[in-house]
Amino acid sequence: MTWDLALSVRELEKSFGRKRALDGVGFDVARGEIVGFLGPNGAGKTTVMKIALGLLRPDAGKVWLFGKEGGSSRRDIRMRIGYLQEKPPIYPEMTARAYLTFFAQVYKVPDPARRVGEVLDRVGLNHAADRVLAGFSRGMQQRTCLARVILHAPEFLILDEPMLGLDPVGIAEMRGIFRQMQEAGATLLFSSHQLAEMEQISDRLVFVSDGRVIAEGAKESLLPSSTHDGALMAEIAESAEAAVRALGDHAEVADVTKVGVGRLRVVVNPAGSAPAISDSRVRLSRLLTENGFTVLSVGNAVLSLEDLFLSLTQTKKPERACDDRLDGEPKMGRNQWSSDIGANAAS
Ligand SMILES: Nc1ncnc2c1ncn2[C@@H]1O[C@H](COP(=O)(O)OP(=O)(O)OP(=O)(O)O)[C@@H](O)[C@H]1O
Repeated sequence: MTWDLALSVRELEKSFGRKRALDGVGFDVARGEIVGFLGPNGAGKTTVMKIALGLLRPDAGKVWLFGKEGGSSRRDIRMRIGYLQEKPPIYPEMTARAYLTFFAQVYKVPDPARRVGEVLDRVGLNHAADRVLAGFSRGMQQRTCLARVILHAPEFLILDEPMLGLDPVGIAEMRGIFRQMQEAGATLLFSSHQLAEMEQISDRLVFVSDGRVIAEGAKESLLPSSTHDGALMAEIAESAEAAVRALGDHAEVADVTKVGVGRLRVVVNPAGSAPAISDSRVRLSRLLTENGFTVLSVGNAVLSLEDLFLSLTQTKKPERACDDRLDGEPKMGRNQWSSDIGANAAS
């Protein structure tokens, strides 16, 4: 393993009783990159993170941290990592400054008052430093937890669902903080169900499902534009399976696949020499309507992370939030691809 890698895991296996949580997981995180760790609920993301940090022992497999095998058992290496757990503890009666000062003392951070000021500044909370955490929004609480995680100036941040429960403003703030940290030289591995955000922030993506890595790579290679083949995306009110059946053998359709609930990717055959309608979007809309479907939108296909996620996990859509999400936002990202007939391709 090289020193250019912050983390490498190979052939990780872990079972909890009869539940096989990890079944041979392996991937790398290079220094300085932001890696999005993605997968449905129960895929094994938290288990991998805990094993990487030495909080859990794998049944089999190996972990390298900064090129050192078994690095998680070494305090000097652990000190180079910051870990934000999925539901971090918060002490509501404390001010942000008191909370961070407490942890700075626990971690024996030199000059705690100065460092607390620095991390509050880094997460944009200086103005609220002396307010109690109970009065903080969810986003401000999450930023406080992130400030705690970076108190000891770690080089590598492992963040388990840092966007959990954040509204769009909170997510945008978190994204800005991630970028600043990367610019300051940090490496980030983070899990999230906010697919649209993940697509924007991550340099590379690692998909896990059922304890295995099912896809990995730079987002450009995982999310190629599919507009070049003339594919269209259609959203209908009815089931996508029924539309696939109806259009599958149609002479005007070269290819049709389901990419989500009520969502289809369709390649329409080129129009004849004197076509009555040349716009393939209009032709697809007409075809769907003639076959009894209610067309909600038709646009040029640009694969989104959500589409990729759904196709890789065989449309096993992640559950909606049922835990501590305050604003009730779904775990899935927003629909990114559809555009109305006549509009330009979705970006
Ligand atoms: N301590 C445990 N005891 C028993 N089963 C566990 C334990 N920890 C994890 N599991 C199981 O292992 C599997 C992987 O869990 P893990 O928390 O790693 O998934 P995840 O991808 O982080 O999920 P989520 O996105 O919901 O947080 C799940 O089936 C989970 O129920």
